Amino acid sequence: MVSNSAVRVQGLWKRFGQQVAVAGIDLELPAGKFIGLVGPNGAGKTTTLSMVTGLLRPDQGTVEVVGHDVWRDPVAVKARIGVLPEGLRLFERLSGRELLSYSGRLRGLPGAEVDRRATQLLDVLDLSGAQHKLVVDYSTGMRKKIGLACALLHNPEVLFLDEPFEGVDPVSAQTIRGVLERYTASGATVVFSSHVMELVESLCDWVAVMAAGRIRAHGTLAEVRGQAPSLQRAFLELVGAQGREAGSDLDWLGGGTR
Ligand SMILES: Nc1ncnc2c1ncn2[C@@H]1O[C@H](COP(=O)(O)OP(=O)(O)OP(=O)(O)O)[C@@H](O)[C@H]1O
Repeated sequence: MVSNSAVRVQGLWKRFGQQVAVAGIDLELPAGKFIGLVGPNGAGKTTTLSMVTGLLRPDQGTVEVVGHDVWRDPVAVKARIGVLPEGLRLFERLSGRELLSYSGRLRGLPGAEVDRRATQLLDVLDLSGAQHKLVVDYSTGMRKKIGLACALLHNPEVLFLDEPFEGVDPVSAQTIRGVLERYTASGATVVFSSHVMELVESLCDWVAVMAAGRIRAHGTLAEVRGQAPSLQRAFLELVGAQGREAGSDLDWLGGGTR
């Protein structure tokens, strides 16, 4: 179904004024894997995912997704990917089912097939009871799930998810996780960004660590973890945060004068 690399990034740069968000990264993400892009706040994860999915034009560099150049061949790429972006914007005055129907028709799927897939996705994601409710009335977790359903509806080869578990309760997280595991078991690729190391460690077979706009490490989970007892410890060492005593300068906090 896919070539050996799901994503190939070369010399990718993005600056916002003086701020360098992505500083010339090269990265090859293997196909058929559950891939975690991890990094501290402001590392450049969202900027990278936005450039990889054709939402933000790079200053420099190239991106190929399943063998197609994102900026020279955007239609081919967009047909093959699903995206759950950060700060997901949805059509608030549509119901969940209407949103799925709209997404499916926009993708060129026949109406009956859209209905069939939408019914199954709503059921698996535990949204059947809320399918006729307007999206504006959905909770944070429900919004993530309907966004995920829209991103999956056309059965993409690669799925990009920016912080898919943020604001999601453990039950919904387990549901999302089950859907994603089933999806990757079929040979598809998931690329998702997160700060939650335990989650990445338990879900991903491949990890890229970003800090200050650069890739600090990438490879299988075992390769990135190295000799460290956990991914969390390896991550703290890679981003240079280990040994810093949190709050040691806040001598007024919790004591002294109020
Ligand atoms: N539109 C923008 N205008 C100006 N600066 C931006 C813009 N988008 C991102 N940045 C800056 O680029 C850097 C990388 O931001 P980015 O959102 O990609 O990081 P991130 O790793 O996704 O962070 P977080 O985990 O906090 O979401 C940050 O310093 C951020 O302030």
